[in-house]
Amino acid sequence: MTEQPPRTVDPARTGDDALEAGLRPQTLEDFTGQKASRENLAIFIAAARQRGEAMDHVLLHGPPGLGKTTLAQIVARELGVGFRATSGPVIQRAGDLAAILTNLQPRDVLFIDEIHRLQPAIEEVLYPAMEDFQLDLIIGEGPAARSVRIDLSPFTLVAATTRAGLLATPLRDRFGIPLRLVFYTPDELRQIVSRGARKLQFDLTSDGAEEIARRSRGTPRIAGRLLRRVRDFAAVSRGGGPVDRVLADAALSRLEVDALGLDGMDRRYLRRIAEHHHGGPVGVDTLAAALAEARDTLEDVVEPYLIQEGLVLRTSRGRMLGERGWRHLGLVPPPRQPGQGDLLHGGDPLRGDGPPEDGA
Ligand SMILES: Nc1ncnc2c1ncn2[C@@H]1O[C@H](COP(=O)(O)OP(=O)(O)OP(=O)(O)O)[C@@H](O)[C@H]1O
Ligand SMILES: [Mg+2]
Repeated sequence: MTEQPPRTVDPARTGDDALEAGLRPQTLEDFTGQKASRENLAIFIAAARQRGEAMDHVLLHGPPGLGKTTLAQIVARELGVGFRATSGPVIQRAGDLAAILTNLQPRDVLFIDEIHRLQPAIEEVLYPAMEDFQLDLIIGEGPAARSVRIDLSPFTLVAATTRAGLLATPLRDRFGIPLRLVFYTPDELRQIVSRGARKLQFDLTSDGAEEIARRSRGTPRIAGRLLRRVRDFAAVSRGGGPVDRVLADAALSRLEVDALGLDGMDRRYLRRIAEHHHGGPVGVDTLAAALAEARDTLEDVVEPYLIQEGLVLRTSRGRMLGERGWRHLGLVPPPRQPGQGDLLHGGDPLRGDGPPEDGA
């Protein structure tokens, strides 16, 4: 696989996003958007505090950069408890998880990122821990092996995943509070961008903020990144004064982020379907190979926004270019073939649980 250059509109975390910590909202009140999730959390947090008990386990799912890690931290802060973070691929042995669990204080939040990458054997350890706050460990080997049961402090597991569809049902069922994060509206992103600009002490007009918001792929992480790029551009391209829409547009066009927030990678993806597959359907594996990208990256990072915007359709036989996709490329969609209508009932793009594909 060839090395791809870093993408400005990559919703996944990249190197310079270390700077994003400063823009992270710290309280539920400060957290813009995700109204349904926010309101639910506020109720469950208040109830847990009132009872003085550990809150029920929370599963946060949705595409990268929408605020899963941010919300997990906010939950701990609002509960007034400790926060311990780890991730699925980091936990290699049952003993690693046991060490983390036995060190939790009563009511603490344990955050497990990328929970879909937890090994099945470790998942088994998690089940009794989540359900009964108990740990069943096997000590020793062979005939001398014995099982010991350890009581844990009641805790709240907050888990995050970009792929809820990959979770085993028994694991998914153990979360009392499943929350699905959705792409942000342009108006929510405008508020996030304006707030970020104020924090960075960067003079941005409201139409400048709107321009950045519109091109952020519904994703706060990208909004923060574009905001920093526009600020850099403004710093070198002119002396003072507020940054408005014209300047923001110039900066973003220079970065090859187009009017919909799509970059070169997105456009290559769309063009591939149009030019090599007459608009599809084409299997995701074929696309991944042609674009020299991992299939997971296409499914987790590139496609969700294109699907949500109707640029791409996810069908039972593969990906198809949507009407908006054709128009965005400046091409005319071919007339619909008879019988094609039944292709257009893709799965829910945010859950990754659409109909199976042949992958051809
Ligand atoms: N509601 C929000 N308001 C303002 N900024 C936000 C909001 N949600 C997320 N952000 C910003 O976006 C950045 C990315 O958020 P976060 O790291 O929580 O995403 P994530 O869903 O955990 O992503 P990943 O799946 O890659 O782990 C944060 O640093 C924060 O600055
Ligand atoms: Mg995260």
